[in-house]
Amino acid sequence: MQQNLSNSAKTDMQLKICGMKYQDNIKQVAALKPDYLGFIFYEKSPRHFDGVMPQLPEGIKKTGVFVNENLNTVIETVNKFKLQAVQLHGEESAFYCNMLNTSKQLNEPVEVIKVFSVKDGFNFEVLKQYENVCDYFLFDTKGKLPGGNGYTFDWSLLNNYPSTKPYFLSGGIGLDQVDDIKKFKESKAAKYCYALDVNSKFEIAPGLKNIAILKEFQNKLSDKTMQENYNVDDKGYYGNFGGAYIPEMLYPNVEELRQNYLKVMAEPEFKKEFDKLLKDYVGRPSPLYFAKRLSEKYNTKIYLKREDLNHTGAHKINNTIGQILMAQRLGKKRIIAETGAGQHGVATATVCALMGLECIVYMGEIDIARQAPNVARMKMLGATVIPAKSGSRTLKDATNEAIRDWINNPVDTHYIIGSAIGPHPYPDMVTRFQSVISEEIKWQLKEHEGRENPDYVVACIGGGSNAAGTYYHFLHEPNVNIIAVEAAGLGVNSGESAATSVLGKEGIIHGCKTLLMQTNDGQITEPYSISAGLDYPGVGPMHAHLAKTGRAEFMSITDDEAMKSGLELCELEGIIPAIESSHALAIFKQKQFKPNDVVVMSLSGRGDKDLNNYIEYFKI
Ligand SMILES: O=C(O)c1ccccc1NCC(=O)[C@H](O)[C@H](O)COP(=O)(O)O
Repeated sequence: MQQNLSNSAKTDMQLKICGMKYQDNIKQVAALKPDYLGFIFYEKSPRHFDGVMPQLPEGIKKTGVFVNENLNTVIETVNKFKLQAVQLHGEESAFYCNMLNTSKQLNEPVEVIKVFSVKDGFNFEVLKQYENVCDYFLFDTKGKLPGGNGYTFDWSLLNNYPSTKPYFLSGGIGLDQVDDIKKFKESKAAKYCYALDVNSKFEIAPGLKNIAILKEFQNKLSDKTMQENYNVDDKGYYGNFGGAYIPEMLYPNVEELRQNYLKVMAEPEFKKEFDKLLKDYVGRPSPLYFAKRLSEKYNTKIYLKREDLNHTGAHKINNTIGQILMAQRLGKKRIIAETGAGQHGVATATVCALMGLECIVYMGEIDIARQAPNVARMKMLGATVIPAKSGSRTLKDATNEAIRDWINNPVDTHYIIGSAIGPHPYPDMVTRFQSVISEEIKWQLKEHEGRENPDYVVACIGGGSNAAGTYYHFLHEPNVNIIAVEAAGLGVNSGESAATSVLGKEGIIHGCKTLLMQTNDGQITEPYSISAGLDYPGVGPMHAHLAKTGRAEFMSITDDEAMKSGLELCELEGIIPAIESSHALAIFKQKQFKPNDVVVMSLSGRGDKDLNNYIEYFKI
């Protein structure tokens, strides 16, 4: 069986255009750079291919479509046309697929795509025998003909898809389906959807494709259109914010990552490994818990997304699992990280231990003192913790030290940034790894409330990685209100605060343009918060954009308000939250919600690391 890299950067699902017949038309369609082009080797089809195969651009996989064909004929055809994939559209058995897969007569290995026709329902049991003998499944609509019928089936049936094998979605897909595809992409069913397969809906005549409509389809599905203006653009900007403001010496490292991250993330093997570790190692999905007593107190419906229950006690591990797999794919042997509260440092040390890689964590001296248990954890996990002794000796200074290290060790080192900050592609990469949070919220809320979208999503923001992951799948849902909760420290105007959206101006920090607390002559102002994880003078560029455009409502919570709300959660729900998360909880004292509002809040971390702070604060 084969392994695949995405050819198309235009959509996050691959595209197969099937039923090609005519030389010139094939060349025009190939110029659109789909990932697969399909040729029907079934004589009864009006799209039957019997012409001359033109030279195709690199990266497009020529796919032969067969219906109950003699195996030797299939192999001869593959060799003759140098096909890279075979799509079996009849009643071919698992034994047949295996024979093809393992055939010594093939000049080159081929991907095997086994098709299943779906009508009103589908018995997924049938897939089991094919699991190990083909590379992909393809779900098409059952019709009069073996394929190319032009009808869609009920895609929600795939919500019950029991496998992790990537599949092609097919049957009647055309321009009219773009909105449905966008909705589908947000659903549980889409998790293993690897590619879209299109055919008759783009035809002028059987086998002759309409280039203009295909182009329109590609454009409408492209990431940029899908994600309008709240996601990153090609150059790494969210509106005015983002980019990659880096010293020349860092350019090769950042560029290597930029060129590879989307490709690697689209690899089925990568997705599979990532999902497996999230499930078996991290313990995902994290529960979406209806907080009954808290809801009663504030007379609204409050759900807590329990990231605190992840292995290592916070959301940070979602990203470090993703980045360690990325580092491995890029051949890196040494890992560096910065940490504030210590959660990201622990999550990084954990995945380095898991993968047997060297780990160096930079941490501000002040944070080392206030987060002693996490420092001990990192050391037990085999990491070297290096104190950052400059500036305020907190997160920003630790980040400076880590960047310095990376400049000095460009070849073998990967820098795992723990928040949605840094030069492009970090904010986007971290956000994508953390987006598992909102992906799960969608289907979990559907189970609880019968709808995928809450009225509000709420998260605390330092750099903003738990927030970015919590918002991601709701950014373009106009009915979902987004609330971002910042640390006001001793009060927004006290001079001891980290409320960046109020106090920040456009500036550059750690490689990106964002909202930044700074003096009039551009010197970074020292932030302050009782919570080490929110004690950062900037905010991720996505959040700066959400603040500037008004898409998110920013609220500021003081130390005192946060601490009291943290204690309240202990008393009402038996959950000790991290002080970071306590900031988000405190909004219920400031903002009135309606009784029927569904408010989903990210409980980003557990409070064990903060016990001493709670003890001292409340003299427990
Ligand atoms: O297209 C055909 O004529 C055909 C005939 C026999 C077997 C398969 C065939 N097409 C296979 C495909 O890959 C189609 O893209 C798939 O069935 C979806 O077609 P459509 O419903 O027209 O989008």
